[in-house]
Amino acid sequence: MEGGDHLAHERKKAQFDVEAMKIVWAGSRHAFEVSDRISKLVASDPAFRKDNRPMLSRKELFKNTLRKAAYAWKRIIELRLSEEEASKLRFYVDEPAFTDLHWGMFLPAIKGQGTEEQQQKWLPLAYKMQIIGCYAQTELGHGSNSSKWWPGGLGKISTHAVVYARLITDGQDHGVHGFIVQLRSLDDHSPLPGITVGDIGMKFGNGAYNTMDNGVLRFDHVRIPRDQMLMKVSQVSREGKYSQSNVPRQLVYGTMVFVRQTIVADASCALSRAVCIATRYSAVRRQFGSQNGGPETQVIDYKTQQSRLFPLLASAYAFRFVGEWLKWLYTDVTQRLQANDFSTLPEAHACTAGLKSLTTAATADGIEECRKLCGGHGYLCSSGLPELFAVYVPACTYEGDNTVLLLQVARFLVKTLSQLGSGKQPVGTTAYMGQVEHLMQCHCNVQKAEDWLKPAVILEAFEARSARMSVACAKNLSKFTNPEEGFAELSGDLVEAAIAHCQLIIVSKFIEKLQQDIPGKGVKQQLGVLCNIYALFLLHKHQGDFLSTGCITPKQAYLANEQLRALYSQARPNAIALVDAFNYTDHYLGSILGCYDGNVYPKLYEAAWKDPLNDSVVPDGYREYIWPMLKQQLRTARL
Ligand SMILES: CC/C=C\C/C=C\C/C=C\C/C=C\C/C=C\C/C=C\CC/C=C/C(=O)SCCNC(=O)CCNC(=O)[C@H](O)C(C)(C)COP(=O)(O)OP(=O)(O)OC[C@H]1O[C@@H](n2cnc3c(N)ncnc32)[C@H](O)[C@@H]1OP(=O)(O)O
Ligand SMILES: Cc1cc2nc3c(=O)[nH]c(=O)nc-3n(C[C@H](O)[C@H](O)[C@H](O)COP(=O)(O)OP(=O)(O)OC[C@H]3O[C@@H](n4cnc5c(N)ncnc54)[C@H](O)[C@@H]3O)c2cc1C
Repeated sequence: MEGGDHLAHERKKAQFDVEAMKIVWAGSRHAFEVSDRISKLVASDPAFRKDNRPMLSRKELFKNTLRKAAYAWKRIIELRLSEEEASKLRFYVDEPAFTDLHWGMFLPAIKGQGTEEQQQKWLPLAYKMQIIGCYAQTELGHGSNSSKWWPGGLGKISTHAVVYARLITDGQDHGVHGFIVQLRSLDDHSPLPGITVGDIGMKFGNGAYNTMDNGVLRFDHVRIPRDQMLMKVSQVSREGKYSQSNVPRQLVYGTMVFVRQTIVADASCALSRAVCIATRYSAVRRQFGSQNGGPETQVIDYKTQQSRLFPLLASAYAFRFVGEWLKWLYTDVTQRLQANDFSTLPEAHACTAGLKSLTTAATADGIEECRKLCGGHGYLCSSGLPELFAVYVPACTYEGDNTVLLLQVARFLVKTLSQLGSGKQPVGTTAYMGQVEHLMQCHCNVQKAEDWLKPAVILEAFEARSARMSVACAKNLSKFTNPEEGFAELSGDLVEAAIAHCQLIIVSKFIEKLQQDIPGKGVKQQLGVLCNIYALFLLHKHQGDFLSTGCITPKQAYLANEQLRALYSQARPNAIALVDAFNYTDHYLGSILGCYDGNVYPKLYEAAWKDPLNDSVVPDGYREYIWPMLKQQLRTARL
């Protein structure tokens, strides 16, 4: 079959209104319209071509990124795009660049930690891109006194940085503070006196994150003007006197709360992209299972394929909704901070840290699983999956190593439990800890497989598991005379308790989403199926936790798995429509296996001939190396 829509028969199977689901995925009709318009704008502009990335040398790749960034900025100005539209445009250009750090961290750091006066001075310059900034926190070695190492945009492009460094006045160390530092001349881009700066070198994968100039930075007697210390949280007077505003010191780390929240939203984009590719290809690919000479089985019909693919599809939706909620939480905490209410900052920190950890780990693993789900072709760069994996996998490390972040969550949980004794009622995502007595002894009320479809049953099982794991950690910790020693010794268990808590958050936010009014034929039902797949898949995967804490019985674990299989069958006819609802253009997907029309094989065949290696029939190097070898063997054979 040539041309046409090879997936049309699959699209006809859908039992819900795909257009309505697109709105749910986007978050609102307005968000959908912006995203749809901008994605098409980028896809239709040859200047944003990206299929040649894996073939380019680092220098060519980097120059190409600079060209695209400058062209994108020109289009943003010409088309008078709003901030929302401009950020969508950068998203659909789909190439990590110094602009990510400028808009994503440099500007937010000044907004969050600069005084009104500092904001008035620096933000207009940054908004007009008259200065370009990065975020320099991480060090090559340990402590805030060696060389900065890793900051994106630092290596070759940034003119300024927000640098985190120790503040010492009158011989007293006041800890880490943020400073705006000019790095390069605005005339000829050379480093200013005392500053050594450069790129840290090639990173994992061809193309991929190598479009970014992650950098190294050293200072030698560099003077930072006093008014370039970000002074919302603490100040130094002209006389060198240090003082602190009436706000928590933790606000110095506020930019991380913001960025981790965006990383959760991004996880759903990266995972849904991989899942879209793997789902479409699984419907196109036929392998074995032919009966009476009929067509072979579509691999998507194998239960094993479904049990690997559909939980990832469900996870993409789950991460989308928890990301939406996290954005709300961040907005809420920001408004409270402006009114001097700091009470929800620890929860916002724990939620963003924990969910960043969970969603990036699952997404990185999920992309790799999608590659395997596509068989051999998944390993080709033209599948889009190798580059997506290489770009995505550092998300498990940047903005805080995932294990380090889970330990932050664990500290928060232990603290929450310890405060129960003093009568402090937990709120928000830890409110369930208020029912800890009930959760420690409740029994799961599942007698038949369908009982697992009740949201209250699922929630109670997840709450009980999380509460019991945290309480067990707290009890074990209390046996240590030195709490820090105990925390270090039990850190493995603490990480598992933190994971259980964060999984509960994701499941509960999906269930809450379903309690809203969701228009569109069959849309809510499909989301219900996905929500149950997500929850029961987690329960099946972590059944050791649920069983060992006595939250469920072996029989109930068996019933959960039985229900999960039934849910896969319900999702099957809707699979293609559920990934169509992401509304990704073929340009954004960047994958032959995932193309909308499913016409995979002719495109793969054509693409192979475009590889530079096929420019000539006899490759470069043949005459030099292979021909003499063949001749030699011929001579030996004749002897
Ligand atoms: C084919 C595809 C092609 C293209 C694809 C295109 C796009 C790519 C696709 C997807 C990309 C995805 C997302 C992109 C979005 C953005 C990312 C872009 C680039 C990455 C940029 C990366 C930047 C960085 O990494 S910046 C460096 C970040 N560093 C860290 O996070 C370090 C981790 N460590 C910590 O967080 C530590 O806590 C600390 C901040 C260093 C402090 O440590 P310290 O030991 O001093 O203190 P404690 O940890 O004990 O904490 C003390 C106290 O403070 C509370 N606390 C800690 N942190 C916070 C906080 N952030 N907010 C509030 N409170 C905080 C802590 O709980 C303690 O409280 P208590 O005293 O009450 O216990
Ligand atoms: C692509 C990329 C982009 C980046 N961009 C930026 C940027 O723009 N700006 C910036 O400032 N930084 C940036 N970073 C740096 C990033 O934030 C750090 O790499 C990250 O915070 C992890 O710190 P680390 O590298 O020091 O790892 P380490 O802390 O050395 O971690 C090494 C190992 O030790 C473990 N470990 C560490 N501490 C503990 C602990 N307390 N308990 C138990 N285990 C522990 C970790 O789990 C990990 O397995 C970037 C990194 C990457 C990869």
